[in-house]
Amino acid sequence: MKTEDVLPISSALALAAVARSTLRMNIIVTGLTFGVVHVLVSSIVRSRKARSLAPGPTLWPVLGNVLQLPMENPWETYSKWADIYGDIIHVEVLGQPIILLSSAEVAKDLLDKRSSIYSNRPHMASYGVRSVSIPARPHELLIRTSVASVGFSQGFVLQPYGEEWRRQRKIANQDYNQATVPRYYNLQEAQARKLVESVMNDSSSLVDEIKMRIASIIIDANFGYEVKSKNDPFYTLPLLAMEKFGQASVPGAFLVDFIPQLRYLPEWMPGTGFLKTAKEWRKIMTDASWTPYLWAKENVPKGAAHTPNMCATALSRAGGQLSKEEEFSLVWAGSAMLGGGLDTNMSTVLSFIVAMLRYPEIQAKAQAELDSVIGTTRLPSITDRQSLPYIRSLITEVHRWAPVIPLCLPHALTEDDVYNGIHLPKGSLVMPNVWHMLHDARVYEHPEKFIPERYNSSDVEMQKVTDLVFGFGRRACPGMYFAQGSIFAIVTTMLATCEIVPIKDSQGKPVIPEVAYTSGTICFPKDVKASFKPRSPQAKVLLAQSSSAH
Ligand code: HEM
Repeated sequence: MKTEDVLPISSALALAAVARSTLRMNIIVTGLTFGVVHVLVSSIVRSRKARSLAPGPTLWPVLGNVLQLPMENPWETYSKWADIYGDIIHVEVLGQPIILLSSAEVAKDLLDKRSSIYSNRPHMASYGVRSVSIPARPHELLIRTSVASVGFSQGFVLQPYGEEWRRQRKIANQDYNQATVPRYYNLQEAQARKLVESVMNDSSSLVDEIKMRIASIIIDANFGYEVKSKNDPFYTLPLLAMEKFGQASVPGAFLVDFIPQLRYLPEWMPGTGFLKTAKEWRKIMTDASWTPYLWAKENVPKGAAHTPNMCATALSRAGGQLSKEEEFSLVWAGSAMLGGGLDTNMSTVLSFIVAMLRYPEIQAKAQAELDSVIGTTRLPSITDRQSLPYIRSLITEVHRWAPVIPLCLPHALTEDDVYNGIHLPKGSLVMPNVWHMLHDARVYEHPEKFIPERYNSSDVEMQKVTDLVFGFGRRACPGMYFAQGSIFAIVTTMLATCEIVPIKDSQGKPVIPEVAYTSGTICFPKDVKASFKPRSPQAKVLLAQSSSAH
């Protein structure tokens, strides 16, 4: 050992002393940190307990749970939280309480049975059209200032629980309730057949074609107007409005979402381009909503519109003359029904196609039922529903397997409430985790598998699924019965006339889509491509005959 390698004893002692004191310091600092954290956490836990709030992940001062909330597929994280904290979870974002509900029983107890206080939508202040940005989940759930300023929140989907919501909802209910929807069966069947005929000829148009046919059904039922083509402005304008809605909803798209006061700046000021954009988009939204109504107003009395339709019903109930307020409600009810019905139906039909590609044996079983009940000399009709239990189970399983709105739409609580000793604060956002309820292995064995047989053809069992996927209480989907008709018509027409098979890649291998979904409020299966082979020459003839008849 060289001498320079040996520390002088004094240095060694000094170092040891430094090390000891550093260690002591570390122990003290660590101890203090632990102490502070312990005090903080226990005060938070005490405050959660003292306030009788539901359990949940640690609530940090000011921030609440902002850093714990997931950005992607939040329902999956919330589902894991349900295993830890139970059926009711309380989280907060910058002081805004959010209640996550994870069991069907609790969701029904609160949102259905106490719907008089659980039927609001989140909103905080007035901005011309009532709603502005709220710090809920820091992404899609926000009703943002930009969204409000463009006028997107006038339809009753986003309206607060109040008079305007009630008026619009009543208008929609008059035409879309269980008893009235059968009058749209012909329309739904005709569009379903056109859709299938088209994708049989050109499967690359699948997504566009589904979108157009579903929109055409709703536009016709709303206004009696038949969409002529994919370039028809009665179709393109609402799509453009929805696209702008999507852009306005992107967090951070507009600085005004974070600093609402910016909206008071004069338009001539540099940096206020968003005011001009908002104005332009507002015009698109207004035109998209008013143009079809004005057409109906002129053409219903002339007998030039298809009847029945929602506008015709409202006009005739008012003796042909609507007040300005009534017109406003009718126009925005129509806009909400189109906005509410388009993506939801589209996503469901696309998920059905994914399921058929992944489970060809189930497709064959459904076709066998159709062949034996309907035969091959006619096309299925929506009125055949009662005689097709396997098809009903299959559609139910699509809803369960891939719920279109996994976290429902947020409800807001208008009064303080207490449930099983848990305090639910007034103003809370209430989000039922429908995805968890439908993927809970204790309720649905192998929830990730597509198994229509799990319902044993029991309508009671199927109803348990539809009761959840279409929402709750007074806010439950007003288009449910109508949606069921469109989906049934498309599913049965496709199965009766086509083999739904995978496309082939460049090496000739079949491309089976993954079960992969976008992560928005409404989820879409990604990259759905399929080929639609006619099951028989007769099937093609039946579709062609139906097309030429309409
Ligand atoms: C598969 C199809 C559909 C599904 C799964 C679905 C699901 C839902 C859900 C979960 C809600 C929120 C309910 C709540 O807040 O508790 C909702 C609301 C709504 N849906 Fe649907 N929907 C579908 C089709 C339709 C159709 C076809 C229309 C119109 C023709 C429509 C119009 C609406 C409207 C206007 C609302 C807002 C209701 C309100 O806030 O009062 N939906 N839907």
